[in-house]
Amino acid sequence: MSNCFVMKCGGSTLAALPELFFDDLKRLQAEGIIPVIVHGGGPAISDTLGKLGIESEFVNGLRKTNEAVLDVVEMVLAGQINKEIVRKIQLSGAKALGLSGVDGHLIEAAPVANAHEIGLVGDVTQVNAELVQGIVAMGYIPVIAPVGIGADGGQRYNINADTAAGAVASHLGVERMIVVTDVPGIMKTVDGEKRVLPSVTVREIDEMIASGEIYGGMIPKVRAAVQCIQGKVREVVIVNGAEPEVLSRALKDGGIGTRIVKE
Ligand SMILES: Nc1ncnc2c1ncn2[C@@H]1O[C@H](COP(=O)(O)OP(=O)(O)O)[C@@H](O)[C@H]1O
Ligand SMILES: CC(=O)N[C@@H](CCC(=O)OP(=O)(O)O)C(=O)O
Repeated sequence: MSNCFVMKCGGSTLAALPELFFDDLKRLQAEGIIPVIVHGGGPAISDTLGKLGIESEFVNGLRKTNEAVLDVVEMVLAGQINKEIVRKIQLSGAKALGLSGVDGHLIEAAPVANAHEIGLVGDVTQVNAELVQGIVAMGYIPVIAPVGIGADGGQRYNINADTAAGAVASHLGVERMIVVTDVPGIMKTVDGEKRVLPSVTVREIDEMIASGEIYGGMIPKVRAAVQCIQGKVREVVIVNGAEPEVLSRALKDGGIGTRIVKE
């Protein structure tokens, strides 16, 4: 899948993505550079859970999930958010096909190690790369909601979208993953001034997590990045979706966002 890259789109940015972002996506597709999109939607899930009076909490950045929470996660991610993204891509003139990890066993998952603590949260065990390749070959941008399914098809799992995107990138063997979020990259305070780091290594990431300079929602992103660059993925770039032509620049010119590289 040398013409593909994986793009993770965070829930914090989805609503704010400008039309220009989708124009950029369409231009890339026209050039034969195809994104495989994995999206989040954490804030929308929390919003709907709140409206329904269902309590939920996060443990180390992962949502504690039972069947009632999972119903809402699947409804919001695979229904509302997935179709919203597909509609926006189609309006820009490009072709998109939305599905969740359940469809065609696209993302198979198993319970996380601390399932006794956080419930029906999954780790990815397998990705149906053939299905993704088929969708791309038909000219569609795959748009994937991170709900996983057990290998026996019986159980659904809630998967953090950064984790799901990293696993999809690894299993597809793409060279790049681009993480689109609401900050211009990984920031660090240098001489009392907050700066975006142009690139970071795995060692620097470990140090920044230990010192608390990387925290909260950035942690699953960098952990997913570190995991997928152990394999075929060459680099992961974290960028702000509100910047103009962010995808083209991240893929072609560089000089934008933070690149996470092997060493
Ligand atoms: N070192 C850092 N540099 C930039 N952002 C950071 C850093 N550490 C933590 N963050 C936080 O991570 C957030 C992005 O994660 P999150 O809100 O989960 O985004 P998304 O919805 O895109 O997954 C930023 O808005 C910021 O608050
Ligand atoms: C297990 C877990 O935490 N799943 C996430 C899935 C959505 C997600 O990751 O969305 P963002 O990318 O917007 O954070 C959740 O329930 O919120």
